[in-house]
Amino acid sequence: MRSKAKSIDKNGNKSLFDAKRRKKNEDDCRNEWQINAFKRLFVLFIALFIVYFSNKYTSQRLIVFASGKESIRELIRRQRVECSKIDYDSEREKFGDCIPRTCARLVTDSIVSEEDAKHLLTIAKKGMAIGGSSGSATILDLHSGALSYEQSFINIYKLMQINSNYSVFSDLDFQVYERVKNKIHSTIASQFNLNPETLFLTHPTFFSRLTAHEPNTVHDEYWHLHVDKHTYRSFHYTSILYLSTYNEDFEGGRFVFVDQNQNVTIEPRTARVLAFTSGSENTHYVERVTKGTRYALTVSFTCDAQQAIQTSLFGKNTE
Ligand SMILES: O=C(O)CCC(=O)C(=O)O
Ligand SMILES: [Fe+2]
Repeated sequence: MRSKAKSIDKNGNKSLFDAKRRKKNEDDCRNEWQINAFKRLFVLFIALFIVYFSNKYTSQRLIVFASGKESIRELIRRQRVECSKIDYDSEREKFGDCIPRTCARLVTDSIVSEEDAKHLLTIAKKGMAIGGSSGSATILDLHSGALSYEQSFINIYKLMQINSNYSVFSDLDFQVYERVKNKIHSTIASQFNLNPETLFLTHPTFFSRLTAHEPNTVHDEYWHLHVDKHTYRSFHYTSILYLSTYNEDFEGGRFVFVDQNQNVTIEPRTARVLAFTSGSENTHYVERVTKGTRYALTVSFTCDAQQAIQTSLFGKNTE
């Protein structure tokens, strides 16, 4: 009887010991699981923190300065920017008050009529029908007559001289260009407080046709970030007249000013004029077109009389 009680006691002690050990194991497991869950949560939190702040500080804020859907009601929408410190200084002595002191971007839907813009589009189309790039960008320079042709350029005015079948431009075509150019010229002169007589049309002045095709040459790569004053040495004031509309005629292809903390986009719209001072305060690029065809006309101005071009010579330059 006594030995039986002893054995029960012994077994009872053993099972108590097992139960304690099991409980301790369970507690250890639970603790380990909690620690692991906490570690995972911590890592996830750090990852989210990094993603949030890197987005906040590295990605540019995007401001739509002029949407393609709206017709701008005010005569001119204007954004002032601080002029580049280095781009203009050496020129002030030479060209005086024509060199910008206040720099800005202007957008207007009111100075060029839709009718004139549509007429200019027909000029671009019939000129480009004579040639055209095999890649993503075709240009037709109204001053020099240069026209993209497959992977290089031809002179459309030379062709016109040789063969009258190529004489596709009428006097009216050049008159419409002249009228539109004069309107942009006087708008830029008054907006930047310039004596209009010190501001001249300069080269190149060209139609562009941009598509989603793959590029074949560097001339096709229209989407690079650039400063017009560095690309086209004579430019002081750039203007672009749009001949087609974003999200109607094409997708992608917005004009983007890249500022320190933000990008400012202009969505093209038929008859919309974008004008800006050509220095590095207005560094920009054009987004790649992803669908459709985008047409525009670049009309730019210089303070340098030696870089002036005469519209009366358009159609005659056969060099
Ligand atoms: O077509 C545009 O919107 C701008 C083109 C441009 O930046 C350029 O030709 O320098
Ligand atoms: Fe440009």
